[in-house]
Amino acid sequence: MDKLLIRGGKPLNGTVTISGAKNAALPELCAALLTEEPMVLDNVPRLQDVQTMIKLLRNMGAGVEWQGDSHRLQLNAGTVTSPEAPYELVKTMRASILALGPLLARFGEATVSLPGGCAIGSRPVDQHIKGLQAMGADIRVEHGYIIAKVNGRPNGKLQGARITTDMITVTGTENFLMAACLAEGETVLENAAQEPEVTDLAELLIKMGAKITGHGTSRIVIQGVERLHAPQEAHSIVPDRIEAGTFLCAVAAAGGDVALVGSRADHLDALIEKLREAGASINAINGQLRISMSTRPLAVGFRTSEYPAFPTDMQAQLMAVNCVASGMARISETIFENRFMHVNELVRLGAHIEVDGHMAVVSGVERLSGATVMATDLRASASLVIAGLCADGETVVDRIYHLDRGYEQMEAKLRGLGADIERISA
Ligand SMILES: CC(=O)N[C@H]1[C@@H](OP(=O)(O)OP(=O)(O)OC[C@H]2O[C@@H](n3ccc(=O)[nH]c3=O)[C@H](O)[C@@H]2O)O[C@H](CO)[C@@H](O)[C@@H]1O
Ligand SMILES: C=C(OP(=O)(O)O)C(=O)O
Repeated sequence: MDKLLIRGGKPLNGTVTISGAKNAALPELCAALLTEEPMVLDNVPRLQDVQTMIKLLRNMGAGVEWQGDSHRLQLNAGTVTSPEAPYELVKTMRASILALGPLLARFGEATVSLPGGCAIGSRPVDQHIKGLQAMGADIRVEHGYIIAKVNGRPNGKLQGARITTDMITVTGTENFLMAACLAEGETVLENAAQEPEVTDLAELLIKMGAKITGHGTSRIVIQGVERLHAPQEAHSIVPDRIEAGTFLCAVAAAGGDVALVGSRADHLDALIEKLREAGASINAINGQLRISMSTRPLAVGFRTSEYPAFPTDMQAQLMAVNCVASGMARISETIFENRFMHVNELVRLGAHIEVDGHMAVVSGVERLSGATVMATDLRASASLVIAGLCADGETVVDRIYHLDRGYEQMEAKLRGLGADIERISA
């Protein structure tokens, strides 16, 4: 298992290029299942979850090829023969549930393994199942698999429905959006997720001939069409706001002056406001986001919630900033019930944090001290890297396969900014 070795204490300076968003790439690869025509996605991040999704699509019979070393991916789902997602391929990646909606819509049937449990919470998929049932699918869960079929409907087509989920669900909204494009009649999604990745997916689907309005709001309306086609030009995946946010937090904690190329400031409002409160100077000019931090950060409390509020996927990283801040911060996690797994590891680096249920209280210290720590999930790993960048001495972050799941070349990008960080391959 690979590890990262970080010698902390160096500020970050220079320019870093932000990759395409993992959480947009994953549904958009699945959207290719909705058409028989070959299509191209651009700005696809080369990270582990994307490779897993490619394996899954190939296992169904789809053709998926990178164009050389670029970030362009050619997809051809015209050759799909088996609408199935087996456990061996989905166990490391919850987003495999995103194959369910498009497979059902195009083939009238799908067998998708229940995604594996995850460190950050139990993460049930009951809402996905309930919504697709409302669209006319017969669904049973047997031997760990979701077995879905459209019975007794003309041409095996789903039917439009009005779906109001119990809570806002990002991948749930994406599954319904993709399924509804090829359903008969109108689907209305109430309580829909408004995350930029959902909007980007909707924009891709519209380029493929889908009739969608209201994306980016809590009410999305989809008129089903007979078939979808490839977009006329390659669709470029929206920049990863969570990767950008992770670099912003790294600079806020370690100090320095960094320009982020290819990031979208308008997708980061909640985080930028918090980092300004913490003392960072942040400006957006000509598609670049520039952060400069010359003092110790001030502690900033926050509460995670659905977009446009503060993202749960940035909670661990801003907690790491608070670990070295002056003052005390209260952090409330409202999306996942077990997303403080990084706390014990940050404490091993000398942080002062107390957890009570979904609330963590961080009392900042002047300096963290390097140690060996273990990554427990994707964003927890990122928070440990940030902490390591501003800790005294050497920090070793073990089990970074979690980090590789969702970040493209993180250590190389940080090294380019002057960090002393290297990968130790097992
Ligand atoms: C691939 C992807 O895009 N992942 C993101 C997506 O995950 P994901 O789409 O899995 O997260 P959801 O938005 O669905 O989860 C929100 C909450 O609803 C609950 N829930 C969800 C569905 C369901 O059927 N039943 C249920 O109880 C979840 O357990 C959680 O407590 O949104 C999360 C919340 O912004 C992010 O942290 C993830 O990075
Ligand atoms: C939790 C995350 O991803 P996933 O939903 O793929 O587990 C994340 O990106 O932080």
